[in-house]
Amino acid sequence: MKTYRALLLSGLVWLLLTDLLGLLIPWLIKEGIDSVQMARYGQLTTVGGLLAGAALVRFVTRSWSRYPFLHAACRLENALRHDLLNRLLAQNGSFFDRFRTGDLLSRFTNDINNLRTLAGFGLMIFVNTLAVYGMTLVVLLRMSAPLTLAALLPYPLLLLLTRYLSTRLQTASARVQMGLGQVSEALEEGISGQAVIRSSGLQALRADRFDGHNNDYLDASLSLARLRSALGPSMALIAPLSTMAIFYLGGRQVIAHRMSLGELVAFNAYLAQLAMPTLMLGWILGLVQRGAASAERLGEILGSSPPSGGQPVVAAARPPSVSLKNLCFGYNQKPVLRGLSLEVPAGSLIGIAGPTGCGKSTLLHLLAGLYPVPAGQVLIGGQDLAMLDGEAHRLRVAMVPQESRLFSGSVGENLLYATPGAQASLLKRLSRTVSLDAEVANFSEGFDTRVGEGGQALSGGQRQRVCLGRALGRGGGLWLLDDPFSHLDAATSQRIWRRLLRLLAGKTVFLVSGQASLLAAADCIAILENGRLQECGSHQQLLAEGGWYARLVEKERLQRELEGLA
Ligand SMILES: Nc1ncnc2c1ncn2[C@@H]1O[C@H](COP(=O)(O)OP(=O)(O)OP(=O)(O)O)[C@@H](O)[C@H]1O
Repeated sequence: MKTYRALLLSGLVWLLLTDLLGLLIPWLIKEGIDSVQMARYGQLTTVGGLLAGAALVRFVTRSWSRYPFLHAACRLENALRHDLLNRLLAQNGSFFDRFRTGDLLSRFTNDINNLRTLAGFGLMIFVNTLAVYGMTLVVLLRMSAPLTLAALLPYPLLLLLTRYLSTRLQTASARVQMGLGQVSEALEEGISGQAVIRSSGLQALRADRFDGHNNDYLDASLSLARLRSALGPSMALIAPLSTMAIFYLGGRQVIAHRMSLGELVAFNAYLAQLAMPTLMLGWILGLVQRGAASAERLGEILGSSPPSGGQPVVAAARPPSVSLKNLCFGYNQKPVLRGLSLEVPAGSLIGIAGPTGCGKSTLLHLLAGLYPVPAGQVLIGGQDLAMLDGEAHRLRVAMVPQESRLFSGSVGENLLYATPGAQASLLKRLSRTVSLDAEVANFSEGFDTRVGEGGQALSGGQRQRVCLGRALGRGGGLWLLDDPFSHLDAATSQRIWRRLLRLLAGKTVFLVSGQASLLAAADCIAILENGRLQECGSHQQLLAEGGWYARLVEKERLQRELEGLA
């Protein structure tokens, strides 16, 4: 908030002016009543005019005092979102393994919202309360110290009551937030998984589960509503105690002519000005607690040190060599790669295969710098990956992940996602390379066809080829292809792979695939099993060894023969 101090200062000036004008109004009421009692018609008109003028000016200054506070809070919210996203994107994979997506999203919405309310409305009300209390108390004490003390006696009670209610309000609203989170999560899962739910006849089960969350949310909302309903009337319960004291003590003074009737009414009006800020103070205390909890949750992300810095990448433009030295890695203490050693010369093509779950994707994720690697176990271009500047390293990596993730937008936008503003000729070239041109020509809006949420308007194979094209558009010296043809038929895979081989000649390429016909082109094929290197060699060498790879080749041959017979 320090960044916005000039803005806040201007808000403070207008706020103080508003509060000063607020002091004028009860005094004008007193003058009005005194004029009535003394039958001074002229003065009555002046007082009426002044009251109207003060109310008008106060309306203007009040609006001007609010905007700077709310403006600063909106800017804070905007800056927090920006910082939060940047910090998130700089994190490595283990960070994302720790947090659920729903939890991260709620930090972007609820927690930032809480901080914005505290920093904007909360700060304004807090400053206003201090100012109103300070100014009004001075006036009240000057009018009559004993009457002030008597009238203020119930106020600590009001503060305690609102404080008590707002603590319970806070717990209740946390329950509501949690309930809302569960309802949203169930809803999101129900909508995105609707095809699975309907095709498996799980509607009734899902509806039951949803009703459970929905009813919990209703319970939480009702208890919050009950508390909110009690907060306002608690004011009505205590305020009359003050009025009673004023009428009893002040009334006697008026009867004894030690105070005018106008002064008594003005006194009451000044006191009434304290009621709202007192009520708000209890609310602010709750807001501060909620804001502090949110700040802590945001701090977990903003304060977590992203893996930045490190040594600069040497000769980033050149395809690097890759050297794995007894690489060991696991998730949550569960080992996946167990002492993997491999030498991949710069500019060579290495095929990776092996049974499911043996650690192929994990290896590519490590090479892409998505997870921190142990020092000295992965050398890229002769440099220790653990010591490298992660951002600079990722710039030379072109990765096609196993899961084809598209972003909202058109086919063309997705193909050029990494190269915005590129020429239309690049778009055509990319789509031709990944054999997407004929299908795009058949789309009603060509490259402008929307891909839908996550790319659901495209087939699995089309999504995969858009991802491949996206990586090609971006380029890089180190290529990490994680089963990029798994949704394509053998002939299409071969056609695209042959084109890619020409384009990627001289680059360092890792290809994970379960198709021996694609792996055969590799300079070296590594077969992993249970996180260890089981076989390693060229196509011919591994065939001669008669191991896992040879069986894969044989299986494919038989499959082709059967297809031929069919
Ligand atoms: N983020 C993660 N958190 C915890 N465990 C994980 C995570 N990612 C992968 N694993 C586990 O690590 C092991 C290796 O997974 P990986 O995805 O690397 O295998 P893979 O060889 O690529 O498998 P597939 O051929 O089925 O794609 C598996 O047992 C998997 O359950």
